[in-house]
Amino acid sequence: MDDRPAIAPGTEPGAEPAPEPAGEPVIALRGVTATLGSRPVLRGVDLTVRPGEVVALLGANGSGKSTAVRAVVGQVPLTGGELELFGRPRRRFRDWARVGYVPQRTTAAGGVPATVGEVVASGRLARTRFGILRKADREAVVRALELVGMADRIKDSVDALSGGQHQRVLIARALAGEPELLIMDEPMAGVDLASQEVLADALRAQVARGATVLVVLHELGPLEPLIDRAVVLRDGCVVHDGPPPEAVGQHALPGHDHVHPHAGPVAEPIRTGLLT
Ligand SMILES: Nc1ncnc2c1ncn2[C@@H]1O[C@H](COP(=O)(O)OP(=O)(O)OP(=O)(O)O)[C@@H](O)[C@H]1O
Repeated sequence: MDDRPAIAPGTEPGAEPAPEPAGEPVIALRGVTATLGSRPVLRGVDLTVRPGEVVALLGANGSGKSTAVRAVVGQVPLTGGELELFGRPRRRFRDWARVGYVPQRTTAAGGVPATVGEVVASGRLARTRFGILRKADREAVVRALELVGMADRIKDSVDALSGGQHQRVLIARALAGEPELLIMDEPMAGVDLASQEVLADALRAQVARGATVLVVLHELGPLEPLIDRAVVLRDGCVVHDGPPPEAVGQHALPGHDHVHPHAGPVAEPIRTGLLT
């Protein structure tokens, strides 16, 4: 067996390694493991997201997608492996103003009623000094609400919103801090079609300004044109890391649901309920 170290194309032994094409990773997971209860949910996940990339994290229910992004934002402790944010080990990372996070939507309502403006302003706090919102912060809140088409609802109670509008507000909260990295867990789940289009436009604007995005998705849907790369989890392991799966590729992926509309001879790639 040839046990010489592998040499990247274009490098000579002893030469400096070629610089990474797209800069230092914004997110880097290496061999990450995590356990919830007694269940190993992440079982050696490698995942790299580089500046300006839009990466979709896909996989069947229970494959560990939410756990992976919750690990990235510090809500799930690791049992092994390494996790870095902006080149720093996560446990030493403090610069949370650089990160916008949209958690998986829950149906649980309640708590103290807040206005749309208050909820979105809470996403700006990490950018403020001592939590005091200045004019620039208030303008950022309005801008974020404009991006999701909700600026006219700024004074309304969030209790008065539909599910899709509520989700738009949660995304505006993440955008209000003008984060370099946006992490979203199933932002389109349970969202009406009109809101999905608005959210896709909002995300397009973030990508255009150079934001890096990691988005957990059930299926690519309206975000598909924005996705650079897809990482597919199965039982807590990465089983695909590359181009977003298309019709043919889906067959090769575990969890493919085999629900197809009948396609014509020059049909578009089939997007089914991806990997559910
Ligand atoms: N607090 C917990 N204690 C024990 N097991 C948990 C806990 N939270 C989640 N799990 C289990 O961990 C596994 C992975 O869950 P996770 O939510 O990360 O999956 P997912 O890929 O995001 O799925 P979904 O699409 O359903 O959100 C599931 O089997 C889930 O039941």
